[in-house]
Amino acid sequence: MFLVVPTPQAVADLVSTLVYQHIKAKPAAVLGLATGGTMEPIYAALVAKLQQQPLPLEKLTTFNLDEYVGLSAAHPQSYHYFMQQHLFAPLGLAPSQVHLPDGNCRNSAEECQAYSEQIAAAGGLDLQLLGIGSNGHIGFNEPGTPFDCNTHEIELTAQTRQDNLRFFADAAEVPTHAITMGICEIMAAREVILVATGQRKADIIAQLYASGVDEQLPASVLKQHRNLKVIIDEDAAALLPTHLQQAG
Ligand SMILES: O=P(O)(O)OC[C@H]1O[C@](O)(CO)[C@@H](O)[C@@H]1O
Repeated sequence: MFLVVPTPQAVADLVSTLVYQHIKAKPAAVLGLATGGTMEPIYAALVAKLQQQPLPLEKLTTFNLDEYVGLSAAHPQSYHYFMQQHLFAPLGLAPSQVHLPDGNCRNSAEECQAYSEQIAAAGGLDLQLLGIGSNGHIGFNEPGTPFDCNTHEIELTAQTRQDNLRFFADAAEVPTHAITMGICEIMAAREVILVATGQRKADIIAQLYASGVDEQLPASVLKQHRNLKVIIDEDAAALLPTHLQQAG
């Protein structure tokens, strides 16, 4: 389950190759996408590959995991903005192909329901990319989130707001809530790749390795997934049992 490679760049090369091959094999794939610092080199590598060896992308559909409540798509820290900047614009994906929850919606319950229905109408997710929060969240499913939920609004933990403070000018600007795909939709993906890089993730990766399936560690639910890869660099692997710490 744990695949250790030497550096964040090696993670980016491997994960982008897997995504590239997936699109090549299935041009009408439905991709579940993540944001966050971990994904930036992965998207850069994927864009570079697709520029060197183009594939038809017109039939591709994407659904992102989450969006902050209260940020418009034009806000530089919104996940809409992140995706546009790092992937959608460089690949020339049309707005009709890409989906993120609307963090600025008037009625969050209706937005969540509609997002779930859109994922279902697309036939579910073929491949879901995931990062992991330092508290074990996937998407924004924070510790304690029931495993049996679809897209929903959630209050962010103090830990997550602290972790993401680095992207905002000050603490007051960090949103308190987000809309996130639920664990059910993530687990229904036909393939899942969870990625972690850097020392900052070593502790949660060690906890994930040792943990049983536990709602207090949301990523642990993935241990029940039939097609999961956890791809990490040596820094993120540093607190795993010694025989797993180095790239194979
Ligand atoms: O890659 P980062 O910035 O460490 O973030 C970890 C995870 O937490 C989030 O910020 C919240 O979903 C994700 O975007 C990311 O997968």
